Amino acid sequence: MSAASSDPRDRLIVALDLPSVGAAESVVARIGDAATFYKIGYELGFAGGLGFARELIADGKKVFIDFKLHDIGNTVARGVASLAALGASFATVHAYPQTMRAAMEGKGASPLRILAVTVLTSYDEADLNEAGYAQGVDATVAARVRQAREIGIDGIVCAPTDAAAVRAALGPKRAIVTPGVRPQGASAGDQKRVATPFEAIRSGADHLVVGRPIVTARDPAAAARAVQVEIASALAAS
Ligand SMILES: O=c1ccn([C@@H]2O[C@H](COP(=O)(O)O)[C@@H](O)[C@H]2O)c(=O)[nH]1
Repeated sequence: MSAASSDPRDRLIVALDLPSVGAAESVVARIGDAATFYKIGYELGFAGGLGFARELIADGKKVFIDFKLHDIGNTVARGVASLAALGASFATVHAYPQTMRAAMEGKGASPLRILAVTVLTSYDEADLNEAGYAQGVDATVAARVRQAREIGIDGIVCAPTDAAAVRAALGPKRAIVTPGVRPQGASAGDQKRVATPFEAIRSGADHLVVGRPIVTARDPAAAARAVQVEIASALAAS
């Protein structure tokens, strides 16, 4: 396990996949103190979400910018430098060696941590084959983690079902962040490689990303707390 906080609230990252800053402000207000860490992706990011990220950071929250960058090295490095200046805690790139190197260069001495996305949690073997990758999910994840580690990446994004193998390959210090997390009984939606919060933490994940099960819940604060209860019991069992 990396040096992640033992406070279950810091282990949960709520994905603000919402259409407007107003909608995000409302969900964050309803969650209140039940979350400390938020993720902003395409939907909110392209609807004014980077300004909202600044507000969250000014309010003492941590922010993960999940744009999964993949471009020529110069563009990635400069984009990452802007995210570092924003004050983001985490940012994602796809786990291609040139892209990962550029991102690590772009963040400079800032505390921004670069996470490499291995194989998306909405992909199974058939999806990977359709995209032209002959080797399966496990082999692709393993190859990308090996390269990410050699490059010195700060952390990995992977499915919770991959977390144990990734932890073994990555070592104890670097972060593992898992989306595709579903409390018992929650709809998987388009996610294909999923596990519960308890299973994800027990498998070696440091941070869990949970979106729809929290932001669409009737009581988002209660949904966030329920995930944290599972995180706490998994940490206690570790
Ligand atoms: O492999 C990946 C990488 C990123 N994500 C992101 O996480 C959240 C998950 O949201 P849910 O509503 O809990 O499914 C979403 O923002 C994705 O863009 C991922 O799911 N898988």
